[in-house]
Amino acid sequence: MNIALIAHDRKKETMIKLTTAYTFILKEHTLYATGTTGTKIMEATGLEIHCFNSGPLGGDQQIGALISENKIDLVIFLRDPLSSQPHEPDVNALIRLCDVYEVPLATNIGSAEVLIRGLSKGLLDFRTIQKEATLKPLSFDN
Ligand SMILES: O=C(CO)COP(=O)(O)O
Repeated sequence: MNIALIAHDRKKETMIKLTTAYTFILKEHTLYATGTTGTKIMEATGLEIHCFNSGPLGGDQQIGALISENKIDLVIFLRDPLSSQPHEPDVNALIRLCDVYEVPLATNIGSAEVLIRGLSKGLLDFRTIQKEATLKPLSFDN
């Protein structure tokens, strides 16, 4: 699975805790991240991560581009709900693309843990079926 990891500044410590606790699962997958988040996770866990630009410098859009190519299977985006971001439009665009392409998205530690545990149990394998369904043209018959 291809997994994108993103955390706003006040959520980076939470992301480090999450990825440290679940390194044993995440190491089996291909990881992508925005610049600062990815660098910090790599330093803390030793996980191999493909890092894009920092979020405010276009990193969210780079991950969004991968989503639009159906190349991302899961997004963990620990957002800071209490501060506004200078690149809020990019953040919203990324979240919107997850909905457009039916990509499982966790925006807080609670849902992130459920999804990561689901990964280890093969529960996200249904993505294959989902992708096929999404690719089917809409029917106007009914
Ligand atoms: O701002 C971000 C996501 O919107 C995260 O970017 P960094 O990982 O570069 O801090």
